[in-house]
Amino acid sequence: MTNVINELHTDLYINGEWVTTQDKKDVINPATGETIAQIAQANEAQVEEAIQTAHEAFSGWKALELKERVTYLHKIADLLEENAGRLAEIMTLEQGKPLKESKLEVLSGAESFRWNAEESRRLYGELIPAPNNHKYEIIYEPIGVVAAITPWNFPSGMITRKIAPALAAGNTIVLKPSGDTPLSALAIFELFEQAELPKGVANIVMGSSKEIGQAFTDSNKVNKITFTGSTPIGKALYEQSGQTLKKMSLELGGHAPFIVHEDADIEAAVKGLIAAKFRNNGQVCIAPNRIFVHSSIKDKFMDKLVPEVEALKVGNGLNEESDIGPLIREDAIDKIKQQIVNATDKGATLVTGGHRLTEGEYSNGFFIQPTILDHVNKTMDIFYEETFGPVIPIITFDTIEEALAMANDTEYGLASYAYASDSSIIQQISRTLEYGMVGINEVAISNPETPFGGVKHSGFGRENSHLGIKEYVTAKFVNTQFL
Ligand SMILES: NC(=O)c1ccc[n+]([C@@H]2O[C@H](COP(=O)([O-])OP(=O)(O)OC[C@H]3O[C@@H](n4cnc5c(N)ncnc54)[C@H](O)[C@@H]3O)[C@@H](O)[C@H]2O)c1
Ligand SMILES: N[C@@H](CC=O)C(=O)O
Repeated sequence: MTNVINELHTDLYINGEWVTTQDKKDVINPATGETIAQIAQANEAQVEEAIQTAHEAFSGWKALELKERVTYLHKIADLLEENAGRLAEIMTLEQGKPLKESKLEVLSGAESFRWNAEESRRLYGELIPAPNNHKYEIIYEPIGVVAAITPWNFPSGMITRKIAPALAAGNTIVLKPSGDTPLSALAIFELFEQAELPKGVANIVMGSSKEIGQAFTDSNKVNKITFTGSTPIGKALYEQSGQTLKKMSLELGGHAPFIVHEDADIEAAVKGLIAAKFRNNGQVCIAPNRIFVHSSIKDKFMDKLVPEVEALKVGNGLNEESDIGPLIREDAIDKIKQQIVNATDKGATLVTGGHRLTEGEYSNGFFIQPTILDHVNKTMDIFYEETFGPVIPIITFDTIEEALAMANDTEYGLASYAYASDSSIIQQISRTLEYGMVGINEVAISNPETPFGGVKHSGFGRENSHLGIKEYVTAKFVNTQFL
């Protein structure tokens, strides 16, 4: 175990106390296969206690002077910035991504706290024209206890972008992070403790996902579930929440198209594709997963793309020269290999990569080569299944209508991208794509200021932006008659 992890709390955090348990779960470093920590696993009573605690803390947190809440949130942002190097190392050890990506993610969390602290000052109500002697007003109020469930691919960012707006709006929180990457979450909760956040305002439980999820959805004391993860689990939570009628935000899977039109700036398109596809080794809900290239520019595009992909350095994320780390688990390698074999069996060409790396520095980790598949078509699993790995499937098209129809031919609707120059084509693309987010000649679509979220089976609700905090309030109508 390395020092940054040795020093970490590994217990539950309930009502401002670290609570130990008998039951523990190993956390594995995906670059080395080593066990780097053992984490407390909550029992049913402890999950209930966390919910109860958050419920009891709600009235005090909600009633706090706004400027006091804002001060807490800025303090947390300061602490995230001051500890960014240490938190980045913890993240890379448990998740594998290159250290520079981990650090950016921690810093983006600090931004989330600052952005939402300031947005909480702008949760303006509304006055509606009313009959004489009446006042019609809308007041935005916090919802209550928010239960958050987060995935492993962004072990810090997916947590901060939920907790920051929830707390900013005056709610309290119970978090269940991914069992694969709980250490970044625990490191953040240590900072909450240092910021002297009032007891019970933020609580963390780890343990059986199914049981904790059920406890959250069954509880009448939980008022909202905010979930980021796969589409099947999001749907299960939605169904489970029917009896207690939870407000929900579901940030689910994606299968982003990336269209390169005949008049695209090819160099910019390749640069954008490399950046978006290989960030976190393709384990990103907004990673481009189907690359539609106009037949007239296909050769030029491939001539630029292939050497760029072959130059990427795969390695332990702690090494500065690594561009790409490992995948999260053994089964993630199996899934990618199955997609590659299925595609090549059905006629795709393996242009580069395609194999697991097993020798020397790679021998105990979950490493796979960055891969390009050409001549991909709809008969192949990779056309419809979310990839979550470093594979670029190339599909050619002749008309923009054909590309857009293929791009929309998916149950997902999270992110989409296109490179083109003609303004009427750009307009056609951005209006026709059935996605929550469209990047045109740009892949940076995840910012504190801009709304993030999907349509169709990618879920609903928006994170970040001025809309993000609205997911954590309820609109109360007050009709006052002046007698
Ligand atoms: N739309 C977005 O913003 C976004 C962002 C990141 C990841 N994702 C999606 O997340 C997925 C990858 O993450 P993952 O593998 O951790 O997803 P996952 O759905 O397996 O797990 C997500 C979280 O849900 C928990 N969970 C699992 N089963 C549960 C159950 N029955 N009840 C309650 N909770 C349960 C997990 O422990 C984890 O904390 C991909 O599909 C990816 O696209 C979406
Ligand atoms: N954290 C990612 C989204 C999910 O995988 C981002 O904000 O880009």
